[in-house]
Amino acid sequence: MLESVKCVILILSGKGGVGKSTVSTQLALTLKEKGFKVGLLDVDLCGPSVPYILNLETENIHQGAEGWIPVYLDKDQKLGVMSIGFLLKNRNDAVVWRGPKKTAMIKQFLEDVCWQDLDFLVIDTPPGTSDEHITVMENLRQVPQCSAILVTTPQEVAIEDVRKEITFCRKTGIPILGIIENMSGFQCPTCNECTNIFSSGGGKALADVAKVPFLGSLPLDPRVGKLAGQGVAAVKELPDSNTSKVFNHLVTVLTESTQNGS
Ligand SMILES: Nc1ncnc2c1ncn2[C@@H]1O[C@H](COP(=O)(O)OP(=O)(O)OP(=O)(O)O)[C@@H](O)[C@H]1O
Ligand code: SF4
Repeated sequence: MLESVKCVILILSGKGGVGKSTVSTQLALTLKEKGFKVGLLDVDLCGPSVPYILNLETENIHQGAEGWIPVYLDKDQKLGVMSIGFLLKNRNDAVVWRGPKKTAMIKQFLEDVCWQDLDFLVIDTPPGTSDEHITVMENLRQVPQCSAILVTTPQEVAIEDVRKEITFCRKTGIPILGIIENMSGFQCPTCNECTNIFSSGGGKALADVAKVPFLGSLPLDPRVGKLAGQGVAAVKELPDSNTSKVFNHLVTVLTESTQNGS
């Protein structure tokens, strides 16, 4: 039930595998760490990876009197998670549905989950712009605030795809909070040194051209995925990492934008 949600953040990417689910889960964990009440909704029906990233694969969702009860990461129920992955018996069970069935499932996800007064609902979407995205957008009208974060990698092809996402957001009227460049270099777990293996700076260049804010560069950092599997935010355990700097900045931007009502 979206009436009880103050702000929705859509995580979008033009291409698969650029780290959308990693950003979604890390953002949800960071917001929880900062004291907010958070929901994480995975509407990537064909590749739901949130339960896997958060090590919740054996969990089940339950039908309560008022709708589906999300899986809570913590006993204080500060972070609730909902994903089609909880409904599949096996992670490799592909969901091969036609448009109308997908649309119905997403509508149900948006309307029938008991979120209970959330400060933020982070929605991990499938790559590209599909029926799923349109359904999500159509159902967000009742939410007071909504914005999108675009995830890309430094490579040119991924950036080209993000342009399409920018057009989609502008056509549907959803404010773009900014662009995150993921897999931008490698942060060594031993010495914390960050090395640019490939090119970098493409996300910033695109943000400048498209006139949207650049939110930062996330390096490849194997420690971050491991911590997420334990339900721990990078900002808590790795405060000096580049990942933490980006997510701290992101939370500042988000809180400012919600205070300004934009
Ligand atoms: N910054 C990072 N540091 C280390 N590993 C990362 C990082 N970002 C992503 N990965 C890894 O890359 C893989 C793809 O990431 P992720 O699942 O988040 O991408 P996605 O865009 O959501 O993919 P899909 O389109 O399949 O849903 C995962 O194995 C993830 O652990
Ligand atoms: S960055 Fe430094 S500590 Fe890390 S692998 Fe390279 S040399 Fe070793």
